[in-house]
Amino acid sequence: MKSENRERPDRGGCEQANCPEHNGFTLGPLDTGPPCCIPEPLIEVDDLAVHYGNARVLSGISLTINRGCVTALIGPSGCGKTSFLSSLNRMTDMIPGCRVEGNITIGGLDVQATKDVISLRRRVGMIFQKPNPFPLSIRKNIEMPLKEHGFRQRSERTEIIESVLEDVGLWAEVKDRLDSSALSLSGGQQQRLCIARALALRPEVLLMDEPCSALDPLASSVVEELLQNFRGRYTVVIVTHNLQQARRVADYAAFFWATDGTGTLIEHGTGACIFDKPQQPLTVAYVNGKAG
Ligand SMILES: Nc1ncnc2c1ncn2[C@@H]1O[C@H](COP(=O)(O)OP(=O)(O)OP(=O)(O)O)[C@@H](O)[C@H]1O
Repeated sequence: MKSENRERPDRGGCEQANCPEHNGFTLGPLDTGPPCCIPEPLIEVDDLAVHYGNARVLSGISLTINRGCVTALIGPSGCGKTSFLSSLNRMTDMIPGCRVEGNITIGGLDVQATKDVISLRRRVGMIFQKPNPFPLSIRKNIEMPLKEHGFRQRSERTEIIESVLEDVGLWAEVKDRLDSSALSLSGGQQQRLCIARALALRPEVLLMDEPCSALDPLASSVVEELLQNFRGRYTVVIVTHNLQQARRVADYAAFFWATDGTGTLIEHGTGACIFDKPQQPLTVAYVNGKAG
């Protein structure tokens, strides 16, 4: 699969802008090198704008996000990364006064037009900065959404609970205490439980809003490891302020910047291009810690 992928380069910013080193298109985190996911568009964002009341906080965002890859959204505080992320599964609907313009399609589904937001959010799960388990048992944290989504057979639910806890590396740690409160877990374990809860509904896309920022370095590295394992199975869009983390995990990166309160997309491309060979002076300054 690897050499095939190299023949199907992404058409994002960097490749088009003569990044000769990457014309061979090495996908994958910088430090591990090998290609790891198929550059095939899943999410298409066209001319997106987000307003809160009269304030336009994002404008003219057009971006393609590839299936099965990790895309990191980077940029200084307030440039609209979370607003962008939230518009992908219509979490913006829940914010009074928020208005989204432009087009977003996910696997052909018109996100703005769909009336079935519950299915959309099942397909596009979200993980927040602060772990937010329900104040219920570890088991019920996963079982409850399954029941809500019509998984009637207990045996099936039990199987899914075990498999997603395995997927996030929690099974061995919690299998003997599934009926204990989720709040008795450490912060890192709680975050992995939240990821397992999202995975239980078999999403295609995982939106992660600074999922490691409330975790200690060890717990963060466990979540990062999960991201490596998700590659090819889920399409991950992650907001992170940690540029080292973005370098490690990102197949693609998109750099946002706000001018006069309105965020725009300055540049996007493979992680390798954005971090090693950025084309735009602002990106160069930001990734080198000289701006933002
Ligand atoms: N609910 C809201 N109501 C009004 N303004 C908001 C709301 N949420 C965000 N904003 C504003 O929108 C702009 C973009 O915010 P957003 O959280 O999307 O940026 P960000 O890049 O994710 O920031 P950070 O990195 O600090 O989380 C900011 O000016 C912010 O103050």
